[in-house]
Amino acid sequence: MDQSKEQRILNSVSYNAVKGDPESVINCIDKYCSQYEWAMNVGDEKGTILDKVVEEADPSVALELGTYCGYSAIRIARLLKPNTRLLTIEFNPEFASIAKEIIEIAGLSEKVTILEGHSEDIIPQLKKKYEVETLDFVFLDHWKERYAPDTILLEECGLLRKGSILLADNIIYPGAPEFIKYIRSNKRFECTSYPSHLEYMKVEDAMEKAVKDPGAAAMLF
Ligand SMILES: Cn1ncc2cc([C@H](O)c3cccc(CNC(=O)c4cc(-c5ccc(F)cc5)cc(O)c4O)c3)ccc21
Ligand SMILES: [Mg+2]
Repeated sequence: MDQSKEQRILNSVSYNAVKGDPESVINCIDKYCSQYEWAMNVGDEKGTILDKVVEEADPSVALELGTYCGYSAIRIARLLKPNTRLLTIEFNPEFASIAKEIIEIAGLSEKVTILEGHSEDIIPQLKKKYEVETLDFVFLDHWKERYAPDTILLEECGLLRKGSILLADNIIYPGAPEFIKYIRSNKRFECTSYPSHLEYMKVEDAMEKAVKDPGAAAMLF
């Protein structure tokens, strides 16, 4: 049977990347998806925004919704300090398996845990089953219509604290209008838009950062 695009991306990484070098895995995926087959990785332009927000958050526990091939998991995990971790939720078993191998090639398997399932099923398990107290950083990049309900679910499960930072991909293209409406009208969040471009394309896109109760966090220090 023909290989999937995601399997071809893994083949390219396995053949071309330097084992244990996250930067070389990132560059290999970006090169492959720019030159051969477009794929929905966050990409290097929006990836640089992701890097800056992760460095600002300096998370002990980070969550990603939508692992896909593991590209953004590697971008996040490569910036994490020792004894800190990234949990990433993926419902598609083929994506999860490919991401696991690509994250292994990057040498980041110790820092990244792929949780297989739907976000709405896994999020309520994070505290008890995955020993999460609160989340310092959340990257939303799964189904766009799940951004708002899953943000509400994270709140309901008591997983967000004062100063928790959310970052959402694809605010313009494909777009996440319900999320934008919800988060920008919610007084508990301070929102910032970061204009950019769709991965590997000249199409406009943007990322949205939302910090929970920033003032309160600031007052603590
Ligand atoms: C519930 N749950 N829990 C875990 C979980 C995990 C997944 C999968 O990882 C998954 C599968 C398919 C689609 C997505 C969302 N991503 C996108 O749809 C997207 C599209 C484009 C784009 C842009 C231009 C085009 F022409 C076509 C697609 C550019 C982008 O950056 C994207 O992120 C995510 C899904 C639901 C999940
Ligand atoms: Mg995306």
